[in-house]
Amino acid sequence: MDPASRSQNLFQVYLRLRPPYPGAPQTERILDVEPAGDNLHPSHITLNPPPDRRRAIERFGFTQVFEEDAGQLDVFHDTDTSSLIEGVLAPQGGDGTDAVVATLGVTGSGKTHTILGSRNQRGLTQLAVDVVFRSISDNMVESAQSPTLDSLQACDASESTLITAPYFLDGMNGDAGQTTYRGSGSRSTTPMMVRTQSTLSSAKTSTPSKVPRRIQQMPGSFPDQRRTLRRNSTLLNSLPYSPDVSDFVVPCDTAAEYVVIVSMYEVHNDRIYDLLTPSSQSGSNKDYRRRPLLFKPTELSPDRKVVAGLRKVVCTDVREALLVLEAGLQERRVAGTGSNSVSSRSHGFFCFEVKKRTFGWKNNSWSGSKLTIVDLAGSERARDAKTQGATLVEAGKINESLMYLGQCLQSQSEISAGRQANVVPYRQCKLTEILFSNSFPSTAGSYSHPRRNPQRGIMIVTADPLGDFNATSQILRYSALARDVTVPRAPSFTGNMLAPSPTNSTHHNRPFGNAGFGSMRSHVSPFNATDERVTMEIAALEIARMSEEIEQLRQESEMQSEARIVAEAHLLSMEDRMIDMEAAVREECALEFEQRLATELARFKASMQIEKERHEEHWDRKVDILERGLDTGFEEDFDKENVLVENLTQEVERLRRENIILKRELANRSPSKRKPLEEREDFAMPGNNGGPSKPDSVSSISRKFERIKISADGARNGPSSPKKVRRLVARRWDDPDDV
Ligand SMILES: Nc1ncnc2c1ncn2[C@@H]1O[C@H](COP(=O)(O)OP(=O)(O)OP(=O)(O)O)[C@@H](O)[C@H]1O
Repeated sequence: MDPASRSQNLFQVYLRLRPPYPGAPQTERILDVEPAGDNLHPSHITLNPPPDRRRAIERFGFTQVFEEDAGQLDVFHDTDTSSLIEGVLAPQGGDGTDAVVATLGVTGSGKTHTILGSRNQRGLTQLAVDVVFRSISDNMVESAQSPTLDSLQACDASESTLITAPYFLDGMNGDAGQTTYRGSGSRSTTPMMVRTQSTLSSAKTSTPSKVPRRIQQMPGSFPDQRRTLRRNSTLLNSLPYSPDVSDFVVPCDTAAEYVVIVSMYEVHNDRIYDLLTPSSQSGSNKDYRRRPLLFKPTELSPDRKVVAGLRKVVCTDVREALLVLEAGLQERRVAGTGSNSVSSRSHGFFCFEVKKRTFGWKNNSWSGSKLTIVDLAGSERARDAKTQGATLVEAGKINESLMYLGQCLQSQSEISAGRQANVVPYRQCKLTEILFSNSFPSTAGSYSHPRRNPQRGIMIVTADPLGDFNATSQILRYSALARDVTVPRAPSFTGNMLAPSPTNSTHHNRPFGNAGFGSMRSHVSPFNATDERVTMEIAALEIARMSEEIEQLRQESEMQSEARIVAEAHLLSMEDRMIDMEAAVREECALEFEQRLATELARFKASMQIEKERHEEHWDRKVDILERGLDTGFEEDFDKENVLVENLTQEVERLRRENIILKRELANRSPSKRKPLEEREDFAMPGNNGGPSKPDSVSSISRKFERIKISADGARNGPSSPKKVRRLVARRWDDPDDV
């Protein structure tokens, strides 16, 4: 690729060919690498269709092609990953430039091997992380604890939770009382964690970069970094440390202090899940669940979308970063398929944010850039992978997202060839949104949100030269930076006329020059040789065009039938899911109903009891009041009666005294004096004998007294009040007839 077109591409696209599987059957190669020519490295391959197919021979161009014998270090150096790291560290000052390294390919073609390595080789991720930490080791921040952590948290634009690596790792081991990670459960171990004896010996000879001198531990409740590393030494020793990059550093900003923040997430079925947040176990189906996250602009990042709400781990040592990486990889979804025993079922994103601020400026906010390494899930054919159920549905989603990615990559090569406006359709799915949204300069530019550089991207396409022709050609078609189609092997009727040279080619819409038609051996007479040659050329072109069309149609129909299989599987799994969900909802409803019923019943009983008690209390109070009322009334009546009796007694006493006085008066009367009362006629009362009866005032008074007594008794028993009785008595005594 020429440097001009290199700089125009959003992603530099490299092709890496994997070596054959040990013991793989000897099959025909489907592609050949063209010799390097003037370039230092080969950059083109030719895809040869199987001999039984009448198909065009395709030629693809990449930034560089890595052949089967290329090692991890070759890929690391030749893809210029170190310059991406330099861009992230920003040695000249400023924020730096984000970088993305991704792999793309058919399942089993070596993507994970390239990105994460294997049991005895490190991948690009470990190499890049090692180089980052080595390069900034002298400028590493003194402490990643508070208040550094607080200042980092304040500058984080993605609404994340920041924790230190010792805290995270101790939590992972169950120390900090957090949810523990599952380790190997339903998911398999990472390639690096499967340990062999050879790895042990190589680990001893090669060690990771030394602990930065500036690290200090905070006293108190913060876990100790050295203790954490000691605890994880077994795991650390089991990691491969080859290839070694200990003599390799890139320049950094010497005026700045640095810290590295690690975050990891996966895109599964077009949803984003944090890999550093332990998943919770759902009660019903014992499945592990995590909350999907949003990819959105935030308050501190209004012009760029970010994955919001991740858990991020602040690391000051490469060993911490590697342990965090291992922990996150344990959470990633992998499954065994017919094509790969440990197949990635999600697109894995491993992010290393390198934060920096000027030395000594403690109040200065952190800035920096991010290195993102992406291990994409592989495209696969349902038939070959022999997947079914949920795995088949996953495969459908993976293929769909890779198809969108292919469209984006195709449009980038169209743009760089000047055939298309600068529009990349990257908003079609989460994968392309995350991969491409930072590829363009940010629109906003203010003091608080300065304009950011577009990211730099590297796409490493992996392919198996002995693998499936259709799947490989599909991936190569949409990922290659350039493509050329040559005329197929001559069909029968022109076969003997056309030259067998494979250089016969037709123009195609991709940027390779027109190779033109090769010479033809003529079997026709010299008179009409030119006409016939032209006819033959047209026929050959037509045949080439038609065979390509047929091939395209065939591929389309294959894709359609695959899509149908996937859709059917999806439907079936959806039906199953719906049944499961319905059962779960029913169960939940019944449980909730029972719980509510029990609560209501308890509440009803309690309120009944309260009501009963209140009722009893009410009656008790009523009885009390009645009793008290009765007691009070009787006493009152009794008092009044006493007063009345006393009054009457006094009255009787007075009358008696009067009577005695009157009698005494009568006894002492002289004849000249008035006659005693009983002798006086005017005082005489009619008697029983017809004569005047003897006046008997005493007996009359006694009678009256009796009457009063009776009336007093009546007053006590009857409704009339004692007052009334008294008044009545007084009135009677006032009556002149009674006196
Ligand atoms: N360049 C290579 N050198 C040695 N071994 C390799 C290479 N590439 C791949 N392999 C081996 O091939 C196997 C499958 O590779 P890998 O898991 O990387 O495939 P993949 O493309 O990631 O597949 P999937 O998309 O299904 O996850 C692994 O055992 C890996 O170690």
